Amino acid sequence: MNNVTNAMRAHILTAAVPYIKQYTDQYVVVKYGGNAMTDEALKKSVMKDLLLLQLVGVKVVLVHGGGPAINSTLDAMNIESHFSNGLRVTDEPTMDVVQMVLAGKVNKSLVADLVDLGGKAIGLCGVDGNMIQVHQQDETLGYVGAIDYIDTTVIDDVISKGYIPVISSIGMGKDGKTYNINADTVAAKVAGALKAETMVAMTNIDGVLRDVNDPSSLISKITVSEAAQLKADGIIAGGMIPKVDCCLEAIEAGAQKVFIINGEIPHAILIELLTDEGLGTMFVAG
Ligand SMILES: Nc1ncnc2c1ncn2[C@@H]1O[C@H](COP(=O)(O)OP(=O)(O)O)[C@@H](O)[C@H]1O
Ligand SMILES: CC(=O)N[C@@H](CCC(=O)OP(=O)(O)O)C(=O)O
Repeated sequence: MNNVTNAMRAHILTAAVPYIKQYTDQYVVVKYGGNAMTDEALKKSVMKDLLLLQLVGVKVVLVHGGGPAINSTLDAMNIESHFSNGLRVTDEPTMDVVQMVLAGKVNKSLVADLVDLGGKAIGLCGVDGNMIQVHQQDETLGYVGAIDYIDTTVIDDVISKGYIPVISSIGMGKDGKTYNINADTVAAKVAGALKAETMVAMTNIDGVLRDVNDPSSLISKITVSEAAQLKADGIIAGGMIPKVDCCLEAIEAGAQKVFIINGEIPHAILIELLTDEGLGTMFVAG
């Protein structure tokens, strides 16, 4: 960056103004998790980007996962991990670990990064303020919650006081128990409930690829009906299926734009939102 002059810096800032105007006072829900969250330096860089978005007036809502961190803690405690269709089979001891890792370790480390960078952030999970209300999804999955309702009151309260809400994917059951929820699902439901301008799902691949082994085959824009066809053709497969489903759900629930981007690319979110360069896959209605 040494050869960037001050005039160039000023030009870069002013070039972002039309994009900033588009997002000012709008909700942008960011899902961060999976393997894109395991690199500490990258995590700090992503938090810095979110802080910048907040400073230019975006109502940033961070929803996080932490599947890899849960897996390693379960391993260390000699508790086996089991998944069914991408969802963690969550018995009582596993739920204790999920809550400890997501609402404790991961949530607080994201909040600490934001605070350390000079930002204001508050860590929450769906239990706080009865924000994410769930019922048991399926008996065979144990404590996995299906979302009935998102109460956005706490999110708005926190934002109105100048904080970024940092939300972990744990829900509250009517039975007084807490439940584990896939973090992509939470992000989509939160984006829908807020009628967010944008949801950004950060993962460790560039977006939806026509050929998963060919990074140059990125599909930059997908409508809801095209996504259904790509799934039927088997092009969208594996872990990408639930992710795309969540993106479509967010669109159908009222989010204007939804992106899957590669969180491993430095400043991916700023490039996607504040420049004319589209990095990942954008989902639109239609
Ligand atoms: N068409 C596709 N385009 C991109 N990724 C795909 C596609 N089909 C399957 N995948 C797989 O989906 C994975 C992303 O899902 P996942 O690993 O569950 O993400 P995360 O850990 O971020 O939640 C990719 O790493 C890739 O292996
Ligand atoms: C029910 C269910 O599977 N919950 C997830 C919650 C965390 C998550 O979704 O984390 P990533 O976004 O990092 O994958 C789990 O236990 O792994």
